[in-house]
Amino acid sequence: MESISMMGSPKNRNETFLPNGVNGIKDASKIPVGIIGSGDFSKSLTIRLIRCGYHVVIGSRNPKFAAEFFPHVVDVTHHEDAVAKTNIIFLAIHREHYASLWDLKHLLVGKILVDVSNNTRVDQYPESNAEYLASLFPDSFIVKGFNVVSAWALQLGPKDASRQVYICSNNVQARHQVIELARQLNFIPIDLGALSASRGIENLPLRLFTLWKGPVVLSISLATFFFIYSFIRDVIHPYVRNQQSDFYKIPIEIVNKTLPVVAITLLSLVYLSGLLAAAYQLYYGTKYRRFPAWLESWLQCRKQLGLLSFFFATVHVAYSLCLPMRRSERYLFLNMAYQQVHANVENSWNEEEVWRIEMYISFGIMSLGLLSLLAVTSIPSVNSALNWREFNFIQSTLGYVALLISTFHVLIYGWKRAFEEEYYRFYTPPNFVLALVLPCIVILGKIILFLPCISRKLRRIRRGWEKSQVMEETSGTVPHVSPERVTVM
Ligand SMILES: NC(=O)C1=CN([C@@H]2O[C@H](COP(=O)(O)OP(=O)(O)OC[C@H]3O[C@@H](n4cnc5c(N)ncnc54)[C@H](OP(=O)(O)O)[C@@H]3O)[C@@H](O)[C@H]2O)C=CC1
Ligand SMILES: [Cu+2]
Repeated sequence: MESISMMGSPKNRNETFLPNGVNGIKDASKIPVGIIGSGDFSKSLTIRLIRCGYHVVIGSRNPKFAAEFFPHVVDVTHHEDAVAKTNIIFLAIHREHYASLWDLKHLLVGKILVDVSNNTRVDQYPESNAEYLASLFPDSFIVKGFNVVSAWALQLGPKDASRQVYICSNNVQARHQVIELARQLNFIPIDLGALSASRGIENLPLRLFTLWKGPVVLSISLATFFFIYSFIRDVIHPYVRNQQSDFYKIPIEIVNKTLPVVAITLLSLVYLSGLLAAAYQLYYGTKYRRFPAWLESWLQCRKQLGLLSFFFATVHVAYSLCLPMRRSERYLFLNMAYQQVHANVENSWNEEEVWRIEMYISFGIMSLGLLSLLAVTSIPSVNSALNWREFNFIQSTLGYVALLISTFHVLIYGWKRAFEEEYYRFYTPPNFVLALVLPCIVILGKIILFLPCISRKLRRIRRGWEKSQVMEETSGTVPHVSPERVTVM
């Protein structure tokens, strides 16, 4: 067979795959690694392998042409030659082309074939690509892995790119060899056991913000609803009633009325799920009973809800800070000053109003400060530096304090307007009430959980003291973690 750049055959071929050994790869420099295919993934993997001291043998349909794209130290050769020279072989080709390797079947006996392929849709085929490969080559050791890293990430190097790779295989030794190889390439291998896990591994890269979808859709729906509501109330209503044109309010005022309501509603929802979980445990007297699916998914996306709430609160603060910069504000201010002069009023100081706004701003800043703290501690590197009690204190206790302060912020702002201005009386409910009622329900719920008799019972349940009695009642149910142990934000 023709070979463009020969590195020579491995001297110790048996060192590469030791079917009876469990020690894995000891000396990378002695091991040639094969790659079938010369596309993007193959090129990037080759660079990573060379950097880590491996010999790489590329198997291509057209080695002469492919050799141009690889460093000269790489052995670019025909499929048969590459397979003969190596014992660990990455298949960097698409699933549709696996069958084209059928003629190499006899050469692949006893070799490790690493399936790195991905699909374009979740559960695209009845069986996973790795299982399909195993059915084609039953005498080879099929290992699934490396599909979650992109060619781009492979080239970037371990510092800049994501490092986890999921690996599974029915053959324990083959799996351990590939796990060791992944480690040598500076990845963090995660052993997922048998090849049946490959379907899940193949679906992983196709996930698109799974945990974010619900919270994002909810935020957009809430924002749309409150925006339309505020638009009708503050722009359309005055226009219809008094022919007053307030359309200038749309870009800033109306948006800025929508943002805080969404922020506080989302923050309330973060804690409402925990309260419902506690109520569920109290009702059934156990933590060893699965939550209903909707509650489980709600608990899982608390972090996303919290971060979205933080986002809306931050944008609300930026908008609020910019309110005095507007031209409209300047004209309104001048008009007011003129009217005051006209009415011969020397001092318009209103002590009550001054206090109201000072408190309103102060509560707003404090709640943003606390929300920032919650957001920062939800970053994995910060979060892992805290022990469970510290994390719980920040996410739960300080989180409730943030909710309480934000509620005061809304209350101080909205109360006066809601009951003083004439048309507010008729149109107040949705946004003011929702921004207030939901947080109040959550805070009240937390206070109820603090009542000695209830908190004692909940503590007993969560420590599993009521386990034996409950296990009898709920035989067959799966133990479940306490909702307090799920990240809050
Ligand atoms: N690109 C990426 O970021 C990632 C890719 N993957 C997976 O890696 C695999 C390769 O992807 P990628 O490198 O992007 O794909 P490319 O299309 O860039 O390369 C595929 C290679 O397959 C070979 N090939 C093409 N047609 C046939 C055929 N009919 N028979 C045999 N071999 C053929 C070719 O090599 P030659 O001409 O030398 O024979 C070609 O270079 C895929 O399964 C993909 O899902 C996984 C994770 C990330
Ligand atoms: Cu505000």
